[in-house]
Amino acid sequence: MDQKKIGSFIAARRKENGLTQSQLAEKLGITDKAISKWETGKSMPDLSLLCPLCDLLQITLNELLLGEFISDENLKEKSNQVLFEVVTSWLGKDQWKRKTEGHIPAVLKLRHVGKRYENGSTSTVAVHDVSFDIAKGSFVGIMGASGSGKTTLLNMVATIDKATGGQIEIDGQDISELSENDLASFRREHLGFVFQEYNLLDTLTVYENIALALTIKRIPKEHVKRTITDLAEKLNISEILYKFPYEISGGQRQRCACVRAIATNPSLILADEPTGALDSRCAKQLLDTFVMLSQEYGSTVLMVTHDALSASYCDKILFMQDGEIKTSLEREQEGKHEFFTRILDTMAKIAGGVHYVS
Ligand SMILES: Nc1ncnc2c1ncn2[C@@H]1O[C@H](COP(=O)(O)OP(=O)(O)OP(=O)(O)O)[C@@H](O)[C@H]1O
Repeated sequence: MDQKKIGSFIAARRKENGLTQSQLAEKLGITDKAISKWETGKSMPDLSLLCPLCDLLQITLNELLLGEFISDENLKEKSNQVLFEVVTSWLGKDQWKRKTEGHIPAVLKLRHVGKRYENGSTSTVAVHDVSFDIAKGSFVGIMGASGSGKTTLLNMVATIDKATGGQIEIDGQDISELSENDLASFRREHLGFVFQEYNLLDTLTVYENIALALTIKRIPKEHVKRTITDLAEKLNISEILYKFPYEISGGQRQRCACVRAIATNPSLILADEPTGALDSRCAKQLLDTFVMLSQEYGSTVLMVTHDALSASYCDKILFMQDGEIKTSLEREQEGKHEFFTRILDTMAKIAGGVHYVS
């Protein structure tokens, strides 16, 4: 990305739209100095400002990042080039470290798992003959078009829904053998949930919400405080621990829910479209958190996502189609952007040459 070229393009488009630096700054709610820095190529607009800036300058995001207009005949080639560069810079430093140690035990084992819904005379096979293992410390994504069975599969692993065939083992326990009562405590002991609805209790502060999860597990008070302080610092929510959920942003709530999910040190963290409600900066923070948790804490994360960019943070992706695992991709010793490209290619192949979007 050529920052100087982008800067000159911003300046030219601003003038063509009859705006002074101050007027543009005011519309974006930032300082004149920031605009001046962009236009001289000294800095780039924050991600959250890119779209409003494009609206004001009447250009597309691709044109902004390329620093020039894109003609119709160049649209495909140039758009891909821009996308690649943006994704590379957006993803930042590659944090992935290949796990080379010997045998890593499986936290989750699925064997020939199936789910059939019966509604009167209609019968739907949502999941069919799915088998895989997930090793401790991995971050695995499940992708697939709408209706391919991702949520059904995740809900069965989450013990929210029951499989109609096959076997699911978490931490060596076959979950079909557990009674309803046992399931509730099994969930508390072994699983952490990061779903789009944050489920934080509004009458408790963030600290109390997290502490509650630990208290239910009868963890000593001194340990509760240390755990929360430590994790809050790692997930950048120390400043808001004593606020109520309605006083903080969606991204902060999501990170609080994440701390709550992991504070109990679950064997398996289950995430269903966790970045769906987040802006790109918060989404990146949450995904970086999952990477850190799996690499530094040995947490195991299973995440359903539609989004190839989110998936590029994972170690492995399982692609579902019509209730089955169609194929899988493992991350090699490669950067996120290369993995991202391979994910896009696989998605396109599965969709018969057409990329599906969320
Ligand atoms: N409770 C239910 N009763 C009957 N059919 C269901 C039920 N839940 C899901 N299905 C069907 O099972 C199939 C898989 O649905 P599922 O929600 O798991 O897909 P998905 O990949 O998560 O989709 P999306 O990405 O849109 O959330 C679909 O055909 C869906 O209509």
